[in-house]
Amino acid sequence: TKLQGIELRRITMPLVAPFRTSFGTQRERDILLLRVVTDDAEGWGECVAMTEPLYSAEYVDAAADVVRRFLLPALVRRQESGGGLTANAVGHALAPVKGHRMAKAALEMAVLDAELRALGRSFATELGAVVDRVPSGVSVGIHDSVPELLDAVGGYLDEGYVRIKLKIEPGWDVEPVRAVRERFGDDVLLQVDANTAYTLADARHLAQLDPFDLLLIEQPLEEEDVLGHAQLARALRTPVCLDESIVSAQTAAAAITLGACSVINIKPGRVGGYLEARRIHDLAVAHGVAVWCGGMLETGLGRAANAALAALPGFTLPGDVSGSGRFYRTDVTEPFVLDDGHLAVPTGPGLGVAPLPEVLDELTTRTEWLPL
Ligand SMILES: CSCC[C@@H](NC(=O)CCC(=O)O)C(=O)O
Ligand SMILES: [Mg+2]
Repeated sequence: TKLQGIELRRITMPLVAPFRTSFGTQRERDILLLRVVTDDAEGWGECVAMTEPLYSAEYVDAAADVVRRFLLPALVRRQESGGGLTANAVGHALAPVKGHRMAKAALEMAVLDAELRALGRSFATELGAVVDRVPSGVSVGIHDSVPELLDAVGGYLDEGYVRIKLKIEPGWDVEPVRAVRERFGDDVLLQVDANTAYTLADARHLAQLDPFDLLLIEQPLEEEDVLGHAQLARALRTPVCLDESIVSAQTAAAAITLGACSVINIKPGRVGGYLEARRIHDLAVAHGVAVWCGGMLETGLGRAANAALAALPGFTLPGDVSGSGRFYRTDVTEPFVLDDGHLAVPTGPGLGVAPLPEVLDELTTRTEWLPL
């Protein structure tokens, strides 16, 4: 299919409540959306990069810049050399550009959406979904006090979330976990996410989490410390899960081989797209490593694609694929709503969802049309 042009659209979405992690507190999301227009259809991509480079090196202004100055010209060159622009081709065309995986993922997602809409095929079918609904876990931020945390957790359990993930950091880890176990019991599926806040020197401290039967501890050490995670994994009973460290199938293979993780949080934006995400899924399944779908506070666009990915057979742990209402009062698409602790996997062509025009226009802070 021939690409006619791409719209870069920035939207600002207020969060229903501040979301605090070990690297900061978010009160709103400044999101870059890409709308790809081809001869046959249009497709939407969502870039998960945040305003500041605090989760990883990417940030939304840089993503918009790299799309404009490097990724789009690469697609133009590919198109002019006669290469058809399928989503599979996008990854190859963009490979010479180093890094910027979240920007690349958004572009591939938009091309894939357009391609699949033209084919009348859903993301779920394309990726290999085996179920039509996926269990919803929820990520709970750091709170000012344990009582406030317990209220939040109680509310999410009442809503039907099947798994609780607590953000932790030094000074907010063992006590909140103990309090949740004491209040809600041992049967609640419970895990923690440190977002790289600890060092290997904290190993003995983190071993204090072992008695609480956590599903996993997510990314305790810094992104590049794969060997440190392997050493830490030998010191803990709680399974180590990696998030920030896993940026590709190649790094996933290395982390698994080195024993740095026994579970992987797959985020399509972090790894460069849904096709690479599926490669990591396939690799993990081959090694007997469980995977689950992580979240980056996506709108209903990214949420739709994540639900499709989470429906693949290796996604055996509940993901951070929450309802739209976990973060947003008004989603840019029809809201995703929990039904008995699960989200329905969209079945329509492509993403199966699209922005609601009036909502999109209300949330838009900037729009820019780049012709090819
Ligand atoms: C602002 S925190 C974004 C990254 C974080 N994501 C979540 O905690 C889940 C957020 C969501 O449900 O979208 C993670 O490290 O896993
Ligand atoms: Mg994480």
